[in-house]
Amino acid sequence: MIITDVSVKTFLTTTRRHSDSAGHAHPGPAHQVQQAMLIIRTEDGHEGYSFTAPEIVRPHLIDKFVKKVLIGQDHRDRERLWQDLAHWQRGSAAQLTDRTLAAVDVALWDLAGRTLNQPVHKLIGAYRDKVRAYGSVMCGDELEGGLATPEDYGRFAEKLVKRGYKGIKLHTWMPPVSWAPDVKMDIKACAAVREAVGPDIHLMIDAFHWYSRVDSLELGRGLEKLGFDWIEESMDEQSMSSYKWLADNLDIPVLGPESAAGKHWHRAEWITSGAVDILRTGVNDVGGITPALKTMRLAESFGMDCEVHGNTAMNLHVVASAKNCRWYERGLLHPFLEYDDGFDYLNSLSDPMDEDGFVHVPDRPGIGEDINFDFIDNNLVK
Ligand SMILES: O=C(O)[C@H](O)[C@@H](O)[C@@H](O)C(=O)NO
Ligand SMILES: [Mg+2]
Repeated sequence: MIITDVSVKTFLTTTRRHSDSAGHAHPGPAHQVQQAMLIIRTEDGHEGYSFTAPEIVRPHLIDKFVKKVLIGQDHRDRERLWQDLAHWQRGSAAQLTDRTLAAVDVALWDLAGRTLNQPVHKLIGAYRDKVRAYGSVMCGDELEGGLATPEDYGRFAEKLVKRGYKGIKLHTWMPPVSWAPDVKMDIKACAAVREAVGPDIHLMIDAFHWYSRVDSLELGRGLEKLGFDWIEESMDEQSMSSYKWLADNLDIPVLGPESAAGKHWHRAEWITSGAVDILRTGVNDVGGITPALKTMRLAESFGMDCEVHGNTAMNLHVVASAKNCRWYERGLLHPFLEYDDGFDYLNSLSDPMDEDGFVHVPDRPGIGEDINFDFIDNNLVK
């Protein structure tokens, strides 16, 4: 049970996803990028794994913080190990981020599951083994036949409904798109999608993250006429009072925070301040499965749903072990990309979706990523 080693394998993987200057993903030509696999090993040879960007588990962080907290410790003591690592953040000169805590915590949950031959949601205490997915669409673009017009969004939404999705979330146009942001265009895209899919498909928006209060109000009021389920991250989440103002002035539920720092502690403040109607968490956003579960239970105590940000199995296990969550966010999707093609370093999808729009939690031990270890070893970055 004692952790004896923490290591990282950095490898090359091929993707058609490209980040724009604001960090949003868009389709493009296939290119190679570096990915990292964190490995936590115990004295009896068991290993747990997680995947993240190489800089999140760079040697400085592994040597100065992660190894100091983990080596020699019982891997089952996830709560104490998470608390110890979180306490190192304050003195880390902002180098030890929630993303690194998440990578470590996910690998520890994977290690526990692999050791006990159980999937993580069963270790946590599962609520379900499958959950409805909403298709989370990429931000708009200026690609011919991509997501360049409201009609493009409408056509893509029709395809997603045919694939089985019963919910669709639009990320609308944002800079560096030349004319974005534009509330009226956002509403036109949402109206085109509602027209295309009819009244029974659940729709949500994740808008330009820096609209003003007045722009957000105009957008929210437009969505109320279209029967949307929620409005998400339409303003800078550093201004909690702006969300309180928006939630007070809108009928459509306000969901968040996604990107605000502060883990479950800060999300408690968002609830008690009345800034949101639906809470949000995410394994990478709050520092792991351990704090994401705390956020789910926090929301439940206030009679709230808590929707989980992001795809892959680590988030799926959080969704599967809570009643107060309606969706799994499957994406990001685009007409030019085939999401079901998965990743070259995984043998199969971690979030397979059936034709009724249900994603089934992997019943493989641990997090359940179907890792192609040979691919990783054959594509190591020297
Ligand atoms: O802001 C982004 O990069 C994307 O919107 C991404 O975080 C997306 O996954 C999201 O916000 N989902 O809710
Ligand atoms: Mg979002």
